[in-house]
Amino acid sequence: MGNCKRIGILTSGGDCSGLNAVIRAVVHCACGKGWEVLGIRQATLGLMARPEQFTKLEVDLVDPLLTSGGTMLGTTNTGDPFAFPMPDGSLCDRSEEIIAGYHQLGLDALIGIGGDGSLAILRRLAQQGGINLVGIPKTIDNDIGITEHAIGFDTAVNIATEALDRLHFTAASHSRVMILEVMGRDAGHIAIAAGIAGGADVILIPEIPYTIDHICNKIKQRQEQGKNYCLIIVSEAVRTVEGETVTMTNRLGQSRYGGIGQYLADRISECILAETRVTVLGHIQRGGTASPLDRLVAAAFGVEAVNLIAEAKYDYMVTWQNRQVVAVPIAEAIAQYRAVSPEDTLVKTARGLGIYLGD
Ligand SMILES: Nc1ncnc2c1ncn2[C@@H]1O[C@H](COP(=O)(O)OP(=O)(O)OP(=O)(O)O)[C@@H](O)[C@H]1O
Ligand SMILES: O=P(O)(O)OC[C@H]1O[C@](O)(CO)[C@@H](O)[C@@H]1O
Ligand SMILES: [Mg+2]
Repeated sequence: MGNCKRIGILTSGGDCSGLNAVIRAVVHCACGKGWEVLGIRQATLGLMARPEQFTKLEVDLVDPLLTSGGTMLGTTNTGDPFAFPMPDGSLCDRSEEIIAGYHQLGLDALIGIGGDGSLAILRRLAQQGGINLVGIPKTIDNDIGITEHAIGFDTAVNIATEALDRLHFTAASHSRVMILEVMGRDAGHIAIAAGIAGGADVILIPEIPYTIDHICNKIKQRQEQGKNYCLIIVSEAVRTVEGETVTMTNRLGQSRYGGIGQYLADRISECILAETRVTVLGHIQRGGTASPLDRLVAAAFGVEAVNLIAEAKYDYMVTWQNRQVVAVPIAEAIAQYRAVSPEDTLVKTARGLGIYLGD
């Protein structure tokens, strides 16, 4: 068609590795069609600001960013535009300002790169204000059910696996129980994937309950086999045995998961004579160069998103299914939350390997 000349692109939600690779792919493909690409700053905040905050993106500008971490456009995962926190403490619906920003920039379409939360917000804005939206999934949590790959997950798993590889040697040297706490919000995908790949002895995920006794039995079993150390990987949303989530709230009132690793260390030490140490991997999982797989998926998603706009196919998200990039309605995409299923191949794999994965 080629009648669409000016598109916007933004990144939203938590950052992750591979975002710049998607931006680069979009710019290459769109500029190849003779289109103009505006990079919107700080997710929807760039459209809310006056003047609107954006950068004109050219191939020469984005080319060097293929291997850089973060997002060159900035992002946010706070401040819902429909209940936006104002300086006086009130909440204000600022959706119309964002929609007006889109139209004032003369955009023909908007590519939103985000997780489930961002895509839900962007779709609501699009429906309300006539925004021609195309979505690209990214999230280290891998919780968007409809796609086999979301940008950022593979890199996060690589980093968590490398952390286990490194902990392995120091654990063995000191005869310690090493606990690695990883991210993932309410889904255990990072923990189970990295746990298997990195040879963990215990993998704890929020989807499967566990007992301290069974963890200690595993440690003892290893000791009886002459193995003086144990590697445990735990997902941040795992609950205490009493069923409580472990969270931390900062001075801005933001609550995040964190601390289950130390909780486990304390409980294990009460039951068994073993030295424990805790490593919280944190935002390292979201930083740095994207893995080749994440870059590959980023390239394929970026190109397909531009092609959808060329076909005027809006309100769709690109997904990876059965070795193909497939467009699905965004509404359908965000409706399918994916936690780790008890039937998951990786659950069976972990159990087959003798890893303690809960009960
Ligand atoms: N434009 C936005 N403004 C404010 N908050 C947003 C915006 N977009 C998303 N959020 C919030 O950010 C959070 C996460 O968004 P999303 O699910 O898209 O990202 P993610 O990759 O899963 O990473 P994370 O959850 O850490 O941000 C959600 O709580 C969502 O409501
Ligand atoms: O960057 P923040 O605001 O600390 O958010 C951390 C959360 O974001 C994620 O990294 C991605 O959704 C989660 O795994 C984690 O719980
Ligand atoms: Mg999310």
